[in-house]
Amino acid sequence: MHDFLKRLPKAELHLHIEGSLEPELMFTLAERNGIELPYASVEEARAAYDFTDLQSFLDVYFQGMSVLRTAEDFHDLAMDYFRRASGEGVVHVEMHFDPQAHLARGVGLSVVMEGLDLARRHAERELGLSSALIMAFLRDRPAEEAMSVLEMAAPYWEMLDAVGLDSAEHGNPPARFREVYERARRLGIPRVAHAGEEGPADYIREALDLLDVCRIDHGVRCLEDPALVSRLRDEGIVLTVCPLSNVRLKVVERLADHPLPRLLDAGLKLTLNSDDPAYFGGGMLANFEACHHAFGWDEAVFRRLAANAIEAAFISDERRVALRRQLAACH
Ligand SMILES: Nc1ncnc2[nH]cnc12
Ligand SMILES: [Zn+2]
Repeated sequence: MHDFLKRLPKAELHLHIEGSLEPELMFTLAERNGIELPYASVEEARAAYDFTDLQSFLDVYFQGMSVLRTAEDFHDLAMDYFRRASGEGVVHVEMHFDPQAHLARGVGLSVVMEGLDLARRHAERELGLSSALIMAFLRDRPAEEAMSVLEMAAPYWEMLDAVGLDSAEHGNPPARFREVYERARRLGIPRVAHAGEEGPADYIREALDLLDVCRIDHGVRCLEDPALVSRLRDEGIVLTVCPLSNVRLKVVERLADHPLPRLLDAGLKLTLNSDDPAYFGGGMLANFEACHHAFGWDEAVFRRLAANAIEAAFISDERRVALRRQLAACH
């Protein structure tokens, strides 16, 4: 099964590029930029990745990204991930990035965009890996700030495949971002949002009704609302589920308790993703393998999940046809 899961052409729809920063690169960039880290070694950093909930992770995640200062840093960050992902059979990556977290440290949007754009081209050329860019708003910051970031991004609107909503979910309902998402809609930018990770099923409903999203990131708590589950199924809304993330952030205690099998039985369109692979114990292949061990899924299930991701990806018709062919040829 390991070889099959590795060969399977996997499209990753839910990845925070800042969450792909491995401790080794964190130390390299800290040295390059003369930044002091709160860890004495790579091992000490890894040992600190012991989270009790989403907020305890976010504190470490925002601290880690402090080493990212230049366009070269963002390029190196993304290329480091793209190489690793490509080695695991990932053929397409949709990366969220958090401009507000960088702006707050005095790192401009142009720095982030230049570095990530360069890495995307480099990966396309060197690895044959396609990618998409999702500009995320921090939901625990004011909606006015998100709106000003969206306006600031005007020179880059054409480069954005979607906008997203992430960070601390509790007490930060999607409704607060209605106007920002309406602005993105009028600009013709597709929309996704994290909802129902730690927050209630109602947030998923709000994201659909008020933010007009085409995908829900996480969404695992939808099971608490059977009417919502029916709606997600009938409307074919894709959930980008992140199994190892949910375990590490204590959304579930053990993977064996994860609602994935029930979500699948409910007929929902699911995809498997890594979220923040450097912090949660592995990338796409580790997530696929963990699901095989926890749920005993066969090749047909993984093939269906991989197909869902290809169908829901922000890619050209031509690229989608090529990836469908790659999947059909994979045995
Ligand atoms: N799992 C997650 N949930 C919300 N915000 C995030 N930012 C990075 N990872 C996240
Ligand atoms: Zn996420």
